[in-house]
Amino acid sequence: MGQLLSTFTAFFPKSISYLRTMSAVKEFDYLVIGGGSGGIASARRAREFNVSVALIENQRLGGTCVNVGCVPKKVMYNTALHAEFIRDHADYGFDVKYNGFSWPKVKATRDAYIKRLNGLYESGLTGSKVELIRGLASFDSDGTVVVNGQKYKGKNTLIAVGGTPTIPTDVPGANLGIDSDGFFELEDLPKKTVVVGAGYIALEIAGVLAELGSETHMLIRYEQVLRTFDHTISEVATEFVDKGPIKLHKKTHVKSVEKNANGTLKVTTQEGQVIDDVNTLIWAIGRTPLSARLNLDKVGVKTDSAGHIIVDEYQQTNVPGILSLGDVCGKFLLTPVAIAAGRRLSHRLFNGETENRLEYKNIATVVFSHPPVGVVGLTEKEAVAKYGKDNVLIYKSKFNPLYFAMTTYKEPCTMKLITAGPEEKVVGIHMIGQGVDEMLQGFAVAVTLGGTKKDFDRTVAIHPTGAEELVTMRGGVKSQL
Ligand SMILES: Cc1cc2nc3c(=O)[nH]c(=O)nc-3n(C[C@H](O)[C@H](O)[C@H](O)COP(=O)(O)OP(=O)(O)OC[C@H]3O[C@@H](n4cnc5c(N)ncnc54)[C@H](O)[C@@H]3O)c2cc1C
Ligand SMILES: NC(=O)C1=CN([C@@H]2O[C@H](COP(=O)(O)OP(=O)(O)OC[C@H]3O[C@@H](n4cnc5c(N)ncnc54)[C@H](OP(=O)(O)O)[C@@H]3O)[C@@H](O)[C@H]2O)C=CC1
Ligand SMILES: N[C@@H](CCC(=O)N[C@@H](CSSC[C@H](NC(=O)CC[C@H](N)C(=O)O)C(=O)NCC(=O)O)C(=O)NCC(=O)O)C(=O)O
Repeated sequence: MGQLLSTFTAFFPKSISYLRTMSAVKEFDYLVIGGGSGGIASARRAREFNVSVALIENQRLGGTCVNVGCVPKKVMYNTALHAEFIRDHADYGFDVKYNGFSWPKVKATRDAYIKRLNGLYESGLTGSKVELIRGLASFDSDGTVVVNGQKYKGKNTLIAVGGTPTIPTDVPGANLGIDSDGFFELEDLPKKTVVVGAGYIALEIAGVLAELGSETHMLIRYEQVLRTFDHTISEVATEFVDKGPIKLHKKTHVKSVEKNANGTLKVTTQEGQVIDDVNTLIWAIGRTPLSARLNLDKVGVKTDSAGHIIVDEYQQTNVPGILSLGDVCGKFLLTPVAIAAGRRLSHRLFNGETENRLEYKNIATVVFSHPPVGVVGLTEKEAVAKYGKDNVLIYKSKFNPLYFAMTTYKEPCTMKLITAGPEEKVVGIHMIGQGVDEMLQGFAVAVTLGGTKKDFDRTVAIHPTGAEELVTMRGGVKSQL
C-alpha cells in the first residue's frame, strides 16, 4: 500500500499534496484568533452552547489585560497607594519608620500572580473543552487560517487580536525608549523617567513612578492631559499633575533621543529643552492594532487607514463568517467592552439571540491616575451638541474628602452631573478624586436605567462618603459652552 502511494505521489505530486492539505484542514463551528479578554470570553461562552470551538494564541494566555495591562497596572497602582498612605501616616498619629521600598519584591509577587492567572486561563479553556492552538495565525486565500503550517477553518471565525503600543517612527533614537510592555519588565524603579503621552497609560504609569519616588517628567503635546474627556476632568486632572510630584512639560514634542556613554538617555525637545541623565524613557502615545500580520487581504477583510478592523454593530466584518471585536476594532479599548462584545456575540451566533449585541454607549471607565478619574455617559460638550444648550443642566461639586480633613496634604474631589431635558435625565457623570474608581459602577447602572436627577435626589445618602455628593447636588446651571 505504501509502495502504491509513493508511486502515485511520484506521478501526481500536486494532486497528492492538494489531497493531503484538504484532509488536513481542521474544522470548527467557531475559530477564535486571540486569547485575550474578548477571545477567551467569547470562546468559553460559545462552548456553553455546545458548539466546537478552537482558540489560537501566540503568546501568553489572557492577552494585554492579564499580562501587560489592567492586572499588573492595578498591582502597581495599589503599590503607589501605599506610598500615599505612608505620606499621611504621621497626620493620623502613626510614628512609623520608613525603611525603603523594594520594586523587585513587588515585581516578583506580581509576575508570580500573573503566571498563576495564565495557568488558570489555560485550565479554564481546556476545562470547558475549547481546543487551544499555540502559534501565530494568518489567513490563506482559501479562507482557512494557518498556524505553524496547519490549516484550520471556522464556520464562524472571530478576530480578537488586540493591539500593541505605538512607538514613533519620526523621532531619531525613539527605539532607545520603552513602552508600557517594557514598563512591566523593569527590574527596578528608575531614578529618572520621561513619560511621553497625555492619555490613560501616560497618566497611570507616570503617577505610579512619581508616587514611588522616580523623578518623573511627563511630556505632553498640548496644554492639558486627557483632552478627549469632559473639559472639567481634563482641566482638574492637569492641575493635579501640575501640582503633584510629576514634572509636567506642556506643549512639548520630542525631537531626538540619544544614549550617553554611561547608558542614560538624553531627550531633546523641538522646543529646545534637554532632559539629560534619563534612566528610562516611556512612550505612551496610543496603540496600533495587530491586524497587519493576519494577511487580511487574502480574504478581503477591510480595515481603516490605521489598521482597525471595520465591523458593523453586530461585530460583523465585510466578509460573511468573519467577525471581529475588542481593541483591534479601535472602539473603547477596554477589557469589559471586549468581554461583553465577545459574550454577546456567542449568544447571537450560537443561541439564536439574533439581536444580542453590545451597544457602545454609557460605557463607564476609570483612569487609575492619582487621584483616579471615573466617567460615564456624555461629556458636557457632547450633551450640548445632542440636546441643545437650553436643554442641558450642569451640577457641580468640589469638596475636600473627610480623609483629607486630617492630613497636611489636601486633595479635593470634583464631581459633575449632566442632565438633559425637562425630566432632567442624568446623561453624564464625571468625577476625579479619592475613591471615585470604586464609586462609579453603581452610578453607571443608574445612568443605564435612565435615572433622572429626581431619582438621584430621592435616594438617601450614605454618610460620610464621597458618593453621597452625587445624590445631594443642588443648583444646576446652564452650560457655558
Ligand atoms: C497598560 C495598560 C493598562 C490597561 N488597563 C486597563 C484597565 O485598567 N481597565 C480596562 O478595562 N482596560 C485596560 N486596558 C485595556 C485592555 O487591556 C484591553 O482593552 C483588552 O485587553 C483588549 O482585549 P482584546 O481581547 O481586544 O485584546 P488582547 O487582550 O490584546 O488580546 C489579543 C490576543 O491576541 C493575540 N494575538 C495577536 N495576534 C495574533 C495572531 N496573529 N495569532 C494568534 N494570536 C494573536 C495576542 O497575543 C493577545 O494575547 C489596559 C491596556 C494597557 C496596555
Ligand atoms: N484604566 C483603563 O481602563 C485603561 C485603559 N487603557 C486603554 O488603552 C488605550 C490606549 O492607551 P494610551 O496609549 O494611553 O492611549 P490614549 O489614546 O489614551 O492616549 C494617548 C495620547 O497620547 C497623545 N499622543 C498621541 N500621539 C502622540 C505623539 N506622537 N506624541 C506625543 N503624544 C502623543 C495623545 O494626546 P494629545 O492628543 O493630547 O497629545 C493621545 O490622546 C486607552 O485609550 C484606553 O482605552 C489603557 C490604560 C488604562
Ligand atoms: N473585580 C475583581 C476582578 C478579579 C478578577 O476577575 N480576577 C481575574 C483575573 S483579572 S483579569 C482578566 C479579565 N477578567 C475580568 O475582567 C473579570 C471578568 C468578570 N469577573 C466577568 O466575568 O465579567 C479577562 O480578561 N477575562 C476574560 C474572561 O474571563 O473570559 C481572575 O481570574 N482571578 C482569579 C484569581 O485571582 O484567582 C477585582 O478587581 O478584584
